[in-house]
Amino acid sequence: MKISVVGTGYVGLVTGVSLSEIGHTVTCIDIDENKVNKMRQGKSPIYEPGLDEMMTKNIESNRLFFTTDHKQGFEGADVIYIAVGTPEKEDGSANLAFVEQVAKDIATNIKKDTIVVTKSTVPVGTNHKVKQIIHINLVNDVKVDIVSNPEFLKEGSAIEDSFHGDRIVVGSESAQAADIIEEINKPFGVTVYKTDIRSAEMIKYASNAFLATKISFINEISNICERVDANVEEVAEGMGMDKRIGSQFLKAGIGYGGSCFPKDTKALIQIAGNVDYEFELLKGVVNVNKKQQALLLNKLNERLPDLKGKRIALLGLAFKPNTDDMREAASIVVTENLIKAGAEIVAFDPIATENAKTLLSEKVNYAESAEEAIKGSDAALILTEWDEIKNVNREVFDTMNYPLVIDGRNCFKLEEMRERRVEYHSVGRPSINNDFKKIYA
Ligand SMILES: NC(=O)c1ccc[n+]([C@@H]2O[C@H](COP(=O)([O-])OP(=O)(O)OC[C@H]3O[C@@H](n4cnc5c(N)ncnc54)[C@H](O)[C@@H]3O)[C@@H](O)[C@H]2O)c1
Ligand SMILES: O=c1ccn([C@@H]2O[C@H](COP(=O)(O)OP(=O)(O)O[C@H]3O[C@H](CO)[C@@H](O)[C@H](O)[C@H]3O)[C@@H](O)[C@H]2O)c(=O)[nH]1
Repeated sequence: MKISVVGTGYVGLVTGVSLSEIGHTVTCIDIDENKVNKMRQGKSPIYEPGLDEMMTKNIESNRLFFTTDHKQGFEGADVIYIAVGTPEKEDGSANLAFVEQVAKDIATNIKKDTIVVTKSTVPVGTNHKVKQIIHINLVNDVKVDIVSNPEFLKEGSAIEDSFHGDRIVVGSESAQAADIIEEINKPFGVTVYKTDIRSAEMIKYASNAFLATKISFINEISNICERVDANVEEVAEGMGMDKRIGSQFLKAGIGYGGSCFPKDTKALIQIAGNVDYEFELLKGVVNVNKKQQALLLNKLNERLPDLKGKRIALLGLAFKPNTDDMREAASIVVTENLIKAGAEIVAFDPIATENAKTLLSEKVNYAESAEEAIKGSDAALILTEWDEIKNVNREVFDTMNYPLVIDGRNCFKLEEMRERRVEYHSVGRPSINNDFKKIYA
């Protein structure tokens, strides 16, 4: 099949590269010239394990092309995937301007019957709007079928998820178009679930909202665990053994971030609000997450009420490990507050530093390693569970000005930290080395 993919972000590029890997001829289109130039040279503009290698291989096999020109990119395409961003607007609803622009570009450029597939996460009813926009602006006499095909990949394991996902959702009014999309995806060997367009659109939001709910739920449980001296990790493990609950997405921490959960939960609240339905549960999930992001700051504040001139090591800046994505990362809120309180920040992230520099205050200093950031600090805050942070040389805690470690991702075993000369606070687990705390006070 000849396929075009519009938008080469985390979703578009991974989709394009994966479809070329299973034998399709794919042209990826992006309006960002810098990105396109990079990709033509086989360099991915985003960090995603395994992506560069797969990209280079398929460029060399003449199955993968990049362009900034929509007309050229749509030439001869049987199927066009829309994978542009749908960021949050000020009121929490999804901004559909990029999707609508692509719909217009499709209408004015296609010269043959085409299936238009929406991969972007879009509110219920958007695919019908896309269909309308295309029909109003269509220049040539061609047939266009619309398919909703939401994406479920996770950043940091996007390639793995594309080839081993749990399901591929295909929503369409045309059984023939749905069959073609199923056929295109067959080599992935992933179960295809066919439904109507509106249900497909809703499956995406409902899935993200449910996962976000699991996270806020375990975070609330973790807050109670701290107050009753229970250990949230053992609680989550015991809960997860019940197959009806499942063990995934029960990791307590400093809340969810990233480009999807924060915006998609708010968008679903808006989608419900538009039909006069108050999604109370999801509003609670969002509020709990906001509170949870302040957890580290509260714990730090309890121990060091005056942060003026204090050197704080920030370990991990990306919203999760194995990505360079900083969108809605807890590090943004934490940094702003620390700077406001007069602290001196030395941050470390193995991959996201370049992106962080464009987002965080100029006052933030960056270290080349976790050890370098920790050395000489008055406290270390762990925000992302990168391997480089989990495997930090433990001896470095001895070089801190005061060995206060506040771990927002439960990176270290309590037994191990009990043996160290360190005051250690984590999430939903008992704090340790309080004797040491007395000595310092
Ligand atoms: N990031 C994820 O993990 C993920 C996973 C599942 C679904 N989604 C959804 O997929 C969509 C894309 O997300 P993303 O994170 O890949 O976005 P992104 O912001 O990383 O990338 C979007 C890309 O689209 C390009 N673009 C914008 N307008 C264009 C146009 N008219 N023509 C060509 N290119 C254009 C931008 O330059 C950018 O490179 C969103 O709706 C998101 O909610 C994201
Ligand atoms: O048990 C957990 C699991 C995750 N998180 C946090 O939740 C956020 C999101 O993590 P994750 O879901 O792994 O990453 P995303 O790349 O944002 O992927 C989510 O959002 C995508 C965009 O819609 C969907 O496609 C994916 O299915 C969905 O998992 C991160 O801040 C994690 O630290 C937790 O705090 N505890």
